[in-house]
Amino acid sequence: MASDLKALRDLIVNSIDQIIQVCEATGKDFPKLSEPVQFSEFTPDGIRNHPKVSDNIAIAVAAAFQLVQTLQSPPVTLTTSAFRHALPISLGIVERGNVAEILREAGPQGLHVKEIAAKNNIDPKKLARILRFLATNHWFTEVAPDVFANNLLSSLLDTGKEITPNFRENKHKDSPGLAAIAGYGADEVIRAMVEWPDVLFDPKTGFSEELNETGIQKALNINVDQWAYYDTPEGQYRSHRFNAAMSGASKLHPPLAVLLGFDWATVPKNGLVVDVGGSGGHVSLEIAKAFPELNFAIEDRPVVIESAKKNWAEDLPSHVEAKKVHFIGCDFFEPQPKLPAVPDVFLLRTIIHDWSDKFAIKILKNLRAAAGPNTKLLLIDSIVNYACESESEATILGKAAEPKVPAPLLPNLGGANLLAYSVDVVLGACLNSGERTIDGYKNVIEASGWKLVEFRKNPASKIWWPAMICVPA
Ligand SMILES: C[S@@+](CC[C@H](N)C(=O)[O-])C[C@H]1O[C@@H](n2cnc3c(N)ncnc32)[C@H](O)[C@@H]1O
Repeated sequence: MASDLKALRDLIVNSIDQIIQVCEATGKDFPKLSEPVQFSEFTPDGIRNHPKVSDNIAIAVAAAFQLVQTLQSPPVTLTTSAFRHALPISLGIVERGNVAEILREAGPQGLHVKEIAAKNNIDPKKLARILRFLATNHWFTEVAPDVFANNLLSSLLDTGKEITPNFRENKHKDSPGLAAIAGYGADEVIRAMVEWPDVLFDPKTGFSEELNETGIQKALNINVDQWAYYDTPEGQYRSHRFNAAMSGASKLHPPLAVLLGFDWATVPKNGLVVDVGGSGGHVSLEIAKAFPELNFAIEDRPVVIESAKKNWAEDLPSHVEAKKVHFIGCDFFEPQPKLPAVPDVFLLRTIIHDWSDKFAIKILKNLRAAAGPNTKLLLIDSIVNYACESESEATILGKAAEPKVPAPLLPNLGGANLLAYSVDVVLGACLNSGERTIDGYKNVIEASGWKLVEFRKNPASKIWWPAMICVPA
């Protein structure tokens, strides 16, 4: 009787007990939902980055999510799911209304909604409803009727900046990038998602792999693809916000992941790492700080590469002055530009998932043509696991040698792993691309003249951004 309920309950109890044991053994408290975030949480010392804690979080969250789906009345789940868009839209409204910044000074006693609304010109009655809906989802706390304070989650929306008259234009520049993710999700992403069903059911576009036949064209009334749109004067605000969101995305996975995803110490002294589609150069910056003897080339679209120059000049001027970093505006659909040396590593973090197979293969073939016999290709991207057992995951991803995900959880950890699957669908709507299964990755890697030789799991995460190491085939 009720065996699934008992199993889910036991998984939750056991994993929470293990997390508490680590807290006790390390003397670290677990962050409270009621208190604003401490950014030290995103360092290797953050309690969630302890490997045992991270593993048990995955089990507890997967079990808790499955428990909700099991226990709650199915029509209630259906209707709540059908209206789920209320969440990103509400987050977008409070992000645009700078509510987290407004609440920063107020601290735990919070501010009455009328005082918040006086600062952002939103109807206080409507704002109260939005904030109450968010507080019910554990974003913000309603500390007294109509009085709201920041909590752990809402504090992520605080850029930490003062609200100035032209705040909106500059809000996301040099920010932690998390408010930018909320703004991006509530704007071009959700607009494209809304249009996607029409694009999918239209026989002219439903099977397209092209970037200019997606939901985003209909949503923003543009003919060009998302990247070209970001380069236009109208696209500037969204472009800056997107770039900030990309650096914010680094906080989604444990720190040092890029350092642990590859043996950087094996790259010869003064070797060259080419960060393809490196955006603001934030990923290579992390590597350069840990391995200062390496040289870097950061490649991106010419408009974007300017932000990388600025970031490096501020963050690691010694490398810039020593000419150990090169900033190259280019198009990765063209042959590789002249590089200072034969690359030791081509690094592509969250690039291949932006492109459907035909484009991904073109990018990787261009890199293959510029590779030397010892060049490594390092792909860092989510791998979406099948929601069932799979032979290729058992062998290529080494799952056969690992402890099995306990029943009755899904083998892909279900609710604990929704982020990768959500990004997959978003990419479909915006770019006609998506995350891949390991079989999907193997296909594009092999079709472009590379060979997958090592798959490396993120040591502090069962689920997020593994590394695929490839060599010339
Ligand atoms: C999802 S972002 C990834 C950024 C970075 N690698 C990271 O992990 O944060 C994709 C990057 O690809 C760049 N990109 C898109 N099309 C490109 C092209 N044709 N040539 C070069 N870079 C391009 C974008 O400007 C953007 O910076």
